[in-house]
Amino acid sequence: MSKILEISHLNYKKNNKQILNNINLTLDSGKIIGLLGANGAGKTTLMRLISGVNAKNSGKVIVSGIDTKAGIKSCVSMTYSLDSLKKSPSRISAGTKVKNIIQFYLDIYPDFSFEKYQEMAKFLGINSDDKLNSLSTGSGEKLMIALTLARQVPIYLLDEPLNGIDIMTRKKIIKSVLQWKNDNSTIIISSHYVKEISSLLDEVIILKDKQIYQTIPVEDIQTQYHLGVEEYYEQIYEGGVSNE
Ligand SMILES: Nc1ncnc2c1ncn2[C@@H]1O[C@H](COP(=O)(O)OP(=O)(O)OP(=O)(O)O)[C@@H](O)[C@H]1O
Repeated sequence: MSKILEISHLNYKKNNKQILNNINLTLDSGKIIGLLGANGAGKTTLMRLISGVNAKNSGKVIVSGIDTKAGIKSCVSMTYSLDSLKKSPSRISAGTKVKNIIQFYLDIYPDFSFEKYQEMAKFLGINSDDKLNSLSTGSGEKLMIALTLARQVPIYLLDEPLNGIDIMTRKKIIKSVLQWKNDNSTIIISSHYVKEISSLLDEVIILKDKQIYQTIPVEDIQTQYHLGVEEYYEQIYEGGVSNE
């Protein structure tokens, strides 16, 4: 199994505040990994550092053997919030439709598969004639998931893809992640719906106190601790399980 991600001694500060401290992480390709942590633990920040959107203060990030910013951008597909797209006035006007955003992705990402997007859009019920400004939170989230997963890259970063989404739609999104994952691609998914995503996961990364507290296979959580992912995670935050 090849290494998809190698992070060493990664540090990140914002406005003189240490957000992440000495992150070290190595991941094999082909897995679905849950990135768990309380509000403000640094999940979004870590994803933005991996994708190259945020510039690190020090340390190394190597994705699929590549460590240049441009190279990393071409092998990482990360979900952006629909709001961040809407705040981009050069791209979005009152009349901008879903199909215009699809075209935008086709224009900027040579790896974007229109076929794959169409399959997912059909499954998730996304209408390409809908106006972006009229999409509900859930429809916007479904669109962002389909756009993100339609790129053909080695690693996908799904940041809170279930936030503000009803239960039926959450189930559909989880199903679509499983259905459209290539065997050799890697998905890192952050979510506070730990129980719901746990069926997807091969491995869990727990962020706590600005650091990676632990990286553990789900199988080990079950066999060593006889717990589900959610119970294990809660116990760590409550101080009941040691990572020694
Ligand atoms: N632009 C910023 N300026 C200063 N601090 C920031 C900025 N963005 C994030 N932070 C801080 O960085 C820390 C990590 O934030 P981040 O959004 O990465 O956490 P998270 O784990 O994704 O949280 P959540 O689960 O609430 O989405 C928080 O303490 C947050 O206040």
